[in-house]
Amino acid sequence: MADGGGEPDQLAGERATAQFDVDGMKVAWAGSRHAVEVADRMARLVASDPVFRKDTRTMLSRKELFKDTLKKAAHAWKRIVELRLTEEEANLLRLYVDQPGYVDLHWGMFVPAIKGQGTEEQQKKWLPMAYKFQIIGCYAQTELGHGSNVQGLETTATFDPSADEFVMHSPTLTSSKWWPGGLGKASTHAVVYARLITEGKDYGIHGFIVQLRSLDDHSPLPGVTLGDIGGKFGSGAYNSMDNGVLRFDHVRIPRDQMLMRLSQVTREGKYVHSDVPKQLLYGTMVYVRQTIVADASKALSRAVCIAVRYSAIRKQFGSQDGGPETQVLNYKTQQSRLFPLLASAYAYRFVGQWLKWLYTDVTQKLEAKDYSTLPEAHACTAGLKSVTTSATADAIEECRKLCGGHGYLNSSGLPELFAVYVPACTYEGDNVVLLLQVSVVLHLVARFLMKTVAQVATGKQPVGTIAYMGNIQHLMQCKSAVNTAEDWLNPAAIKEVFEARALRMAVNCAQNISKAPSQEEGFSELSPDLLEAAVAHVQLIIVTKFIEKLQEDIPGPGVKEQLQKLCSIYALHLLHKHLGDFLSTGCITARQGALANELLGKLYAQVRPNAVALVDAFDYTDHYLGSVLGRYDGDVYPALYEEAWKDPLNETVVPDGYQEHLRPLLKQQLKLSRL
Ligand SMILES: CCCCCCCCCCCCCCCCCCCCCCC/C=C/C(=O)SCCNC(=O)CCNC(=O)[C@H](O)C(C)(C)COP(=O)(O)OP(=O)(O)OC[C@H]1O[C@@H](n2cnc3c(N)ncnc32)[C@H](O)[C@@H]1OP(=O)(O)O
Ligand SMILES: Cc1cc2nc3c(=O)[nH]c(=O)nc-3n(C[C@H](O)[C@H](O)[C@H](O)COP(=O)(O)OP(=O)(O)OC[C@H]3O[C@@H](n4cnc5c(N)ncnc54)[C@H](O)[C@@H]3O)c2cc1C
Repeated sequence: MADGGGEPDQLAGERATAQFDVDGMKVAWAGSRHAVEVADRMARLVASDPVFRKDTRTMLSRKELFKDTLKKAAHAWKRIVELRLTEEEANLLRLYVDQPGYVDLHWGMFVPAIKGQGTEEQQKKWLPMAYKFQIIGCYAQTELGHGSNVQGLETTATFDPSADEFVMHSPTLTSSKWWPGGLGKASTHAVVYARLITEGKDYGIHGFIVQLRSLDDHSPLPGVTLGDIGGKFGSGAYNSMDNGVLRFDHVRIPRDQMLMRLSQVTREGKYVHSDVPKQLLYGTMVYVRQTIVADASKALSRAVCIAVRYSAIRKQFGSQDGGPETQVLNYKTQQSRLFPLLASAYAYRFVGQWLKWLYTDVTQKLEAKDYSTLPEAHACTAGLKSVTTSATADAIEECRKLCGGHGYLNSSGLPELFAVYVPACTYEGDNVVLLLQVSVVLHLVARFLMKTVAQVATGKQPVGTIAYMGNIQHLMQCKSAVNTAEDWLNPAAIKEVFEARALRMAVNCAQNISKAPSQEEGFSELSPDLLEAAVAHVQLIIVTKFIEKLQEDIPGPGVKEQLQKLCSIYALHLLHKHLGDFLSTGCITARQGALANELLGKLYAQVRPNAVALVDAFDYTDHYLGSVLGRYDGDVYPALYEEAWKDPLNETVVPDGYQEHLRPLLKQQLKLSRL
């Protein structure tokens, strides 16, 4: 029992009210019983190892933090080798270590870039070294002057046939590579994206493997300038990563270090393009965007877990005759802010699992030289990355507010989680730039469908996640049949209005663009509307994938029922939030919107007794959560109190600086008061 009103048993009481099997929900969340077991084992392995402690991380200086990251990475690798961990286990171990570091770019981008863009021969040469960490690689694409606009990169790779070499050069300040993680201090090699110039002609952006540092003493090679780009947002957080700057002064590399799967330069300097689509140059980004969607549910579920548990512990107001105050989780406002985020965590989890499947499917097709699904993979990864990361960043901040003042303390874990997460809205493609990519696809399909609407039944039908657009005749005119609040529980009713809203918004944009003097001008003028149409389309994908998940066999008493409620909450809170879209496109009436809101209130009340168990199903250790507010035992107040004393400021009772700055001030005031 905690002092002063903290009630750890409160969470036990909350767990007792759950109306479903938590173990079954853990399986639904993780994907399989095996996945629960492996995740649990890796989480405990990390939590029990003192090297992986992170409780003082936000108090470390940048240099200490970076060294701590190097130590953790080396130790993690040692454990992976000693224990002969599988790839699945190693990935989970990395997740639970929970510290961004150069290894992410090495495994997450350098290796995939070589796999995706290197020839078999190149893969045979470079991958074994990378797999054993004999070399450390990063992904050097972004420059000081250009990030989003990849075609605008300035670094040059000029072929010199006399030496059979490329000359890598940074011709301007703005061509300095700027941002690549792991580049600043750790990497020995990089996949560098540069303009290929041969026989006096610029062939655009291509990838090159470039050694940057000596493998003997780690010093930069001649002609290579390297450094870290400086401290970043927040304490701890992404400062563990050495995002770097790189400049080349006529650095020579052998011709065979150009990644040559997509195109080649011959010994004589001839440029040859293979039959592989040039967009595969962007393949590594597609791969990482897909992992970022899966990561959104991890970050969001952590924040929600902290906020739900703490809201069950925290009490304010409502005391009758000296009795206990009300748990803040019982306030309807708290529920209406928190439960949609809980539902979103589950929604992103399932759409992330689906996207992983889609990516694997596309990769298999690419290997068989079937490139037909590449545009779908690009649009889905870009759109889902954008929508899930933006919503997650906002949600983490909302969870901080939901935890009141204590949420602002580093010991709540939320400030660092926000700071480490928020760049996901920018890296791997700025979220607006990525949504514009989705809107191009939607616009083209909508335009095509408008033209061919008469013969749509016989014409070429859209497939994949835009298949619904083929149902244009129905979706442009349908009216929702919802008549009672409970009618909104029907997934078909939800799907119909989400499809109609997305299609009508895309068609409205296409119609308005067609009125502009040119398509380009129209596209530019209407880009804010196009973004909203893209968001509507992506939200439809998430809702649809959640509904499809519920059609699967989901074992465990009460598990499916809880997920059905969460699915309804996810969809209906979006409907409520974007009511303007649904009303202005005529998909629903104001009354139907009010009914949706009425049902939401009822669903929140039904989720309330299950809330703590629903976050327990994420199966996070206290180590991974890293939050005194989100502790499993709910013993929040003693932990908060204890944590405060660990702050370096409390190392002395009288602070450093007292003699120089406080004492003279206080003495001076004393003199003044005596006057
Ligand atoms: C301490 C730790 C201890 C632990 C130790 C443990 C040990 C090891 C254990 C294992 C660990 C594993 C860890 C793995 C972790 C992985 C996670 C990775 C972490 C991620 C960190 C992120 C870091 C960030 C990296 C970056 O940011 S990299 C840079 C990203 N940059 C961008 O995204 C740029 C965005 N811009 C663009 O993509 C393009 O410029 C554009 C798409 C906007 C425009 O393209 P373009 O100029 O070419 O023009 P178009 O619009 O006309 O496009 C032309 C056509 O191409 C199509 N297209 C465009 N893009 C794609 C694509 N990607 N795929 C397919 N097709 C594409 C367009 O649609 C056009 O087509 P059309 O011609 O038919 O219309
Ligand atoms: C933490 C972190 C890690 C990173 N790691 C790496 C890495 O490992 N390797 C690497 O190569 N890069 C890395 N990056 C760089 C990252 O990929 C780029 O910052 C990102 O792609 C955005 O590009 P930008 O910085 O040029 O933004 P800009 O494009 O300059 O964006 C600025 C603003 O302009 C808007 N904008 C831009 N273009 C358009 C348009 N066409 N229409 C409308 N609005 C537009 C954007 O929405 C944004 O609001 C990292 C970045 C961060 C923050």
